[in-house]
Amino acid sequence: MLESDASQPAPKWSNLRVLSEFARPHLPSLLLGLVLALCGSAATLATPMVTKWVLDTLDTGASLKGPILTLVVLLIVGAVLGCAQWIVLGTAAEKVVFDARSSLVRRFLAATVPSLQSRSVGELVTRVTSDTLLLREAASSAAVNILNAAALTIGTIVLMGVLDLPLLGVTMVAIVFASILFAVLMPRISAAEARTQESLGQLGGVLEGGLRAIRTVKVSLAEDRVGALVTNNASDAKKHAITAVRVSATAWTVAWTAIQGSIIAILGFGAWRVADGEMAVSTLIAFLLYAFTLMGPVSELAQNVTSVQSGIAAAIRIREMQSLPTEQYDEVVDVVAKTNAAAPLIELRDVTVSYHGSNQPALRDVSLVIPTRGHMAIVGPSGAGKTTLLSTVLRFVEPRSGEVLLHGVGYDALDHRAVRESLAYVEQETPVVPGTIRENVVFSHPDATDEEVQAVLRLLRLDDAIEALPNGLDTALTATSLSGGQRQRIAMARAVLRPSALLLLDEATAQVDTLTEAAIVDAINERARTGAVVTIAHRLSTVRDADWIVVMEDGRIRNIGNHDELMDKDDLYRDMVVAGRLDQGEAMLEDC
Ligand SMILES: Nc1ncnc2c1ncn2[C@@H]1O[C@H](COP(=O)(O)OP(=O)(O)OP(=O)(O)O)[C@@H](O)[C@H]1O
Repeated sequence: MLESDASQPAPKWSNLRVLSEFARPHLPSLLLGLVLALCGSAATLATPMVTKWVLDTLDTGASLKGPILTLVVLLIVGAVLGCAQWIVLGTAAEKVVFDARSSLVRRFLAATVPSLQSRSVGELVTRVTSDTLLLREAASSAAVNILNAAALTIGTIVLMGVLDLPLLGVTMVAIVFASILFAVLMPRISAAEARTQESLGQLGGVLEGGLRAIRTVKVSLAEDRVGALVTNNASDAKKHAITAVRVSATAWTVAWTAIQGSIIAILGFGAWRVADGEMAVSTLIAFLLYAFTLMGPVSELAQNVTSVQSGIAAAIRIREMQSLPTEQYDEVVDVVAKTNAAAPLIELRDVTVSYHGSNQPALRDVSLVIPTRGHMAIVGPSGAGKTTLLSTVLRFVEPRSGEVLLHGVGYDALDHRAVRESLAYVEQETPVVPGTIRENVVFSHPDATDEEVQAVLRLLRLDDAIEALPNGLDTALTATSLSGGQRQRIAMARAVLRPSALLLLDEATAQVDTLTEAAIVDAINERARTGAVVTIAHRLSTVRDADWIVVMEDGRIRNIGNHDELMDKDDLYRDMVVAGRLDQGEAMLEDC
């Protein structure tokens, strides 16, 4: 990774278009900011001329009231315009960041599951929190500042020329020198900053993974190794940031010294011309004021060019995320109107599924009917395609060929939400969402009544344990405050509470406490009486009473039948049961 980072080129100016797309919605504010900035610059440009007017008035002995008053007006106007510009552009900058963040979050939540799973969560988070910050100035005030600084530089040079051409010649030497220096060094600075940002993204990914698996990390005595991986990225970020600091420090020091040197040269050469009577003192003073003024726009140009270059790199990374493929949410589909009541709940017809980058299909020509009522258990060795089958029904993955139908309507004719309206799902990891126990349980059905919640908690035998908590259902729930079994039962309660035609359950493991096992079996049986339940089963207790057991192997369905039928006719099933792969209890084997 280090090597690829090191070879990463500086962001290309041709990608400015990507950055400008973030600025486009805020064009009116940016134009207002530009007008305010240009008016402020006009006030700045007028000030040395008015100062010369004050000095010339001193020579003539006329009243100083007019020029002094003009200076004060210029000061106030300049301050008001500067403040207004700051507010207008600052507001636009924050809006750019907000727009980018909210569009990224929307995109992530709408993206397909495989496209998200192919990236680390930490990297995705870094894009939202950190990269968007780099857009702040780059996609808002930078363009205005560059235009304004260019106008101020040109205006200052013109007025310097009006005052004294030979002195302008001396100044131009310093300006050209500083410009060449920045043109050479700026791309190196922004390339280093882009690499810093890349390393931060990688750091986020590694740190997130390490913290997520903190128990495994500790038990594996891997704190130092994980720490080293994270700090390698941090050190990489530091290395690139230090390069940026060193190059910046050198560029600025040399440029400032050149400009200061030119001021000394202007002073010396100007004083000589004043002594020769070729120039008035007031002209020299006005010229010097312009020379000092020039420092502002020159440094502004350099700073904003750097910020635009970092912004381009961030904009490209953000655009890449914004082009993640999304699920289909746009069509409003009336499933009921399309439904064929006689059709099965779900039907797979010759479905083949392949994962990106894998040449072996995970499902091969699978045909299966899931009726509207009853319990279907799916069993098979690891890698047989059980999870892929569930993912296909849930529409997390799309078949390469074949068709999936809901009540006789092809998935292609339905949007993803319309499909999932009919489904409830308990995933293997049984995740806890942020919030209280109540929020976790009603997550899949926010309109559930208290009675419904209590009933489902009783069914999953969670009622007593939750009642014993100080705040009952309103106790904040964190992953660590729950036992594994309770977590599984909460996830099950969440799915059972949701009114759905089909409950899909990916059983975590065969190892679960007896209370959880009994509660889950009861919940499955209860639901199977009125609706459809499909489980990926690892426990004989789940499988044995299923109405249909689907035996999968190598992406195909080998056999379908009940427990007794399969014990008779399917070697693989019998082997799985006899070898205890569907359970650990010897007692269970003897039972069957
Ligand atoms: N995201 C993925 N990318 C590439 N290949 C995958 C992906 N997920 C699964 N596979 C492959 O697809 C095949 C079927 O995997 P699947 O997870 O569906 O099997 P499974 O029967 O659920 O296995 P297990 O019981 O171990 O969970 C396997 O060969 C697996 O390596």
